[in-house]
Amino acid sequence: MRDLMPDMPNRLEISGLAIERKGRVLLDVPRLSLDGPGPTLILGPNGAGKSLLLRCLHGLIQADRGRVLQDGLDLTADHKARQAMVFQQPVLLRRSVAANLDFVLKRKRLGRSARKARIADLLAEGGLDGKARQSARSLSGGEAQRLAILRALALDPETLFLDEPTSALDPSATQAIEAMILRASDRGVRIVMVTHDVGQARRLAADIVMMQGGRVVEHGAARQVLEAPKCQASRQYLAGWLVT
Ligand SMILES: Nc1ncnc2c1ncn2[C@@H]1O[C@H](COP(=O)(O)OP(=O)(O)OP(=O)(O)O)[C@@H](O)[C@H]1O
Repeated sequence: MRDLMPDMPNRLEISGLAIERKGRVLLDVPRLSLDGPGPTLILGPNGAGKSLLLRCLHGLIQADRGRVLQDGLDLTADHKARQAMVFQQPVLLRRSVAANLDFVLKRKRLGRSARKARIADLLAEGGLDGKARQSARSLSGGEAQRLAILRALALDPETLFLDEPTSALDPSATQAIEAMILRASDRGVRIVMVTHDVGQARRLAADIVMMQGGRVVEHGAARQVLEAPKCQASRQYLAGWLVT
């Protein structure tokens, strides 16, 4: 569990958010405020609505009702440009590792030498030094996910959303990615991350959002949710029951 740091700006809020399909409630979140320091981990069983919530927060999907606010304002294109997202399956271009990073940096209108320096820094940050010229498609799963995170970080996001970024990775690859996430968090990037892994939540989270059946059943400081969960669904999930 992460110690709490002083409050940081960049407050994400949800108000009255709802998504329904064919009469079934997929997401129903009356209120949620992510404003504390340190990573927020979203936990819950399959189909709980974790990815939908993440996509709504990033403005990738529009809910049927409700609002997503950043610092009190409805999410704008400008806000979204200061966010980045990493998916379970890394999305990479059929180019070299360096070219994948360069592609993003060109969007930031950096000159050639500034881009080169930034690419070197990013490769060092992700432990991919020496792989600059290698085809991104030939990377291992862990390396590919590290590159996907570096591409997201190259955008200098204020908020980084991660949807189960380590679920297909072994413990050592997971450890490398968790270290990158914690370093980004320590630099002030707001981290909002979906996971199934209670151990990962224990290692990373400052606060935990527990979801079930499209609803947030509990949100609180990681220590409180993990050690003294208030609701039965959280208790069962954290105890390893097969919650559906
Ligand atoms: N576009 C859609 N149309 C209809 N149903 C959808 C759509 N997107 C998601 N759902 C449904 O909404 C529910 C929540 O999906 P979501 O992907 O958010 O769950 P999750 O908690 O991320 O699950 P998992 O851990 O399996 O990834 C699921 O039952 C899913 O089938």
